[in-house]
Amino acid sequence: MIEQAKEKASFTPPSFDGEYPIVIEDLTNAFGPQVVHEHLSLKVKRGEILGVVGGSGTGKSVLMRSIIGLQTPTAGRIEVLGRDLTDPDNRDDESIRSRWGVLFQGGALFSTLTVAENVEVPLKQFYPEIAARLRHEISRYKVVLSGLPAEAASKYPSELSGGMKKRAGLARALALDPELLFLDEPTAGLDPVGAAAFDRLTRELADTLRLTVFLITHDLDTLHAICDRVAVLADKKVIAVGTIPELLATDHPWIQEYFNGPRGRAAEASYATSRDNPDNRRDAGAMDKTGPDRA
Ligand SMILES: Nc1ncnc2c1ncn2[C@@H]1O[C@H](COP(=O)(O)OP(=O)(O)OP(=O)(O)O)[C@@H](O)[C@H]1O
Repeated sequence: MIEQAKEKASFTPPSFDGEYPIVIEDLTNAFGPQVVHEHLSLKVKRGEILGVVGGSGTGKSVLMRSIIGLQTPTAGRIEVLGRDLTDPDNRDDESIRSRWGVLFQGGALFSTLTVAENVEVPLKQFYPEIAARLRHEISRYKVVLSGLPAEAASKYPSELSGGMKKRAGLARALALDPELLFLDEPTAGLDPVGAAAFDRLTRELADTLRLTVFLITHDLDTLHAICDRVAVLADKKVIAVGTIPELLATDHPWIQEYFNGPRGRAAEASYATSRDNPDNRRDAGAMDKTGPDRA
C-alpha cells in the first residue's frame, strides 16, 4: 500500500507556479433561452483571495461550477492550473480535480457520515491506496486545522452548529492539500462574531498553505477584511476587478451603490477601525496597485 502511495505521489505534478491559476476567456453560459454569462473573462492571481460579488442571479455560483467542471459552458475557454478544462480530453482529469477543494453553500456534508468520514470521502475517491489508519489521521488533522475541536470528528452534521458545519465543510475541502480553494458564501447564516472568526481562519489558511481562493460572497465585511481583490459580476460579465479603493474609483452605478451605500460605508468604517488597531495589521502585499481591470 505505502509503495503504491509513494509511486502515485511521485507522479503528482509540481505546484502551479504561473501567475494565473485560473484564466477564463470569453465564457458563455446559457440555460435554454436564459443567457447567464456572455463573453465573460477573468484571471485569478496565484496566492490571492479573490472576492466575487454581484446581485442575486448574476451567475456567481454558475461561474464557480463552470470552473470546477460541474457546468459545461456553452462557449469559451477555462484554464485551471495551466490545463484547458474546456478541452473534452481534460474535463475529467483527476490529476487536476484533486488539486482544488470546494466549500459549497450550506457545507453539503453527507448527513449519514461523521465529520471525519466526510473528510475521508475525497481521500478515498482520489487516493484509495492510502491505508485506513493514515486516512483517519489525515482526516482528524484537517478537522483540527479547520478550527474544530478534535471531538467534533466523530459527530454527525446534525449535531453541529451552523458555524461548525462550515468548518467541517472546509476540512473536507482541505482534505487533499489543494492549491485552489473555492468558497461559496462561507459566512452566510453565521452571526457576526462567527463570520469574522471564519474570515480570519480563511485568511490564515490561505497565507499558511499558500492557497489561491475564489470566494463568492455578499458579505461586505469579508470583502474588506480578507480579500486582496474583488471581481464584480453584472450585465452577464465581470465588469471590473480590483481592490476596493480601485473599484470605488470607477463610476459603475452598481459598484457605487454596493460599496458606497449605507452598508458598504459601515463595513469600510469597521474595517478601518480594525486595521488601525496594531494587533490586526496584516501584510497587504498581494494587493493589486495597478488599478482595476475593466472588462
Ligand atoms: N442548473 C440550472 N438550470 C437552469 N437555470 C439555472 C441552473 N443553475 C443556475 N441557473 C440560473 O442561472 C442564474 C444564475 O444563478 P446563480 O446561482 O449562479 O446566481 P448567483 O449569482 O450565485 O445568485 P445568488 O447570489 O442568489 O446565490 C439564475 O437565474 C438561476 O436560476
